Amino acid sequence: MTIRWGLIGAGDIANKRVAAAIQMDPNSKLVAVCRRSEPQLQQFADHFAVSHRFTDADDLIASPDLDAVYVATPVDCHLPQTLAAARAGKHVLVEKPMAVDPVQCDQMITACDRAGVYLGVAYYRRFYPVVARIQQLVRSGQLGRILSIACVTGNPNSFPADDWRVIRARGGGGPLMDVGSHRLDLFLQLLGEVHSVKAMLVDSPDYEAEQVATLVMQFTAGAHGVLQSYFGTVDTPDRLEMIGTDGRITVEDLNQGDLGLYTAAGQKQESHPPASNLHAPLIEDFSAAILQHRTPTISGRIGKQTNDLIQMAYENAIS
Ligand SMILES: NC(=O)C1=CN([C@@H]2O[C@H](COP(=O)(O)OP(=O)(O)OC[C@H]3O[C@@H](n4cnc5c(N)ncnc54)[C@H](OP(=O)(O)O)[C@@H]3O)[C@@H](O)[C@H]2O)C=CC1
Ligand SMILES: O=C1CO[C@H](CO)[C@@H](O)[C@@H]1O
Repeated sequence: MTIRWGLIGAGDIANKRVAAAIQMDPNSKLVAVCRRSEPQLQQFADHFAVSHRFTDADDLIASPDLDAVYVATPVDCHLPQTLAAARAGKHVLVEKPMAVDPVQCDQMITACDRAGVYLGVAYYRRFYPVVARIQQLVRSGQLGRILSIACVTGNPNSFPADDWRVIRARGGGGPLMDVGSHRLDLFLQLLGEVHSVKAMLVDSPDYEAEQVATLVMQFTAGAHGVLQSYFGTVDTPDRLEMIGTDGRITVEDLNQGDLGLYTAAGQKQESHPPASNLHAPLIEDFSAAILQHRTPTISGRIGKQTNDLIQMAYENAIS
């Protein structure tokens, strides 16, 4: 059986990776797409040779010949589109961050559970080989007791004030929600639960959301985490550093996968590049999960944990 996908949202990420990732997977077929702008819909559908075209998400969702829906719209659309898809009996894979707040995440999880459909969230970095290698180094004890993890990340764009990414009600926040969420998901994957978090925000002179968010947190297991995320600078670092009592890891660019390992035995450079289409392992896993009747690896419950952490950070933020 092939999983027949409908894609809601045909913007940046759908064009860059999602449509191609669905088309690359032998268990998946992209049969429908939706966006409200008719000319851009036709252009996208022609480019990816998608047969069913919709300008209204409810019409795509009602389509009988779909098994799963990929939600690649602005964050405030994730809740209503997930609820509608669940009601129609379609499995849902939703872009990150899962929703604008944890209450919405709970609504999505409950709706999908009740409808008996799977819910997944696009934290595809969980499939990076370099992340698996870090996890193995942590678990094997080679780094000793983990003391800290740190990430610095950004998006160079200076968004206009009416862009959904910088309107809190639409994006859920600023860079913390947008680029920060990916890295917090990684923190949770690698070091488990966080019990306290403090945040400092730098307000933007141009838009409602913060321009910089700096978080300091403590994991239940004892380590500290530091995340810095921002919008509107000249480059986009994607650096990770982890320090243990017996070793240290540095990944200069997570999307490249080059890892530096520093232990008493000396220094070592390793290369663990990701798939050429970063979304491909995510789609493969979700379609396989449906076919195997198992929960997808990055479930709605996993996706919500990052929203919980971000909510905690925003609630006690100083700016
Ligand atoms: N995983 C990753 O690495 C990345 C994830 N993302 C996430 O993907 C999602 C989309 O981001 P991105 O592609 O950059 O956003 P864009 O703004 O580029 O695209 C959004 C798309 O959604 C469509 N859309 C908006 N509202 C609706 C609606 N009500 N019904 C149907 N379609 C709608 C827009 O088309 P129209 O206006 O014509 O309807 C457009 O095609 C976000 O959650 C974002 O955080 C984004 C980039 C990278
Ligand atoms: O990682 C990412 C790359 O940049 C995009 C635009 O800011 C983000 O949405 C995405 O999460």
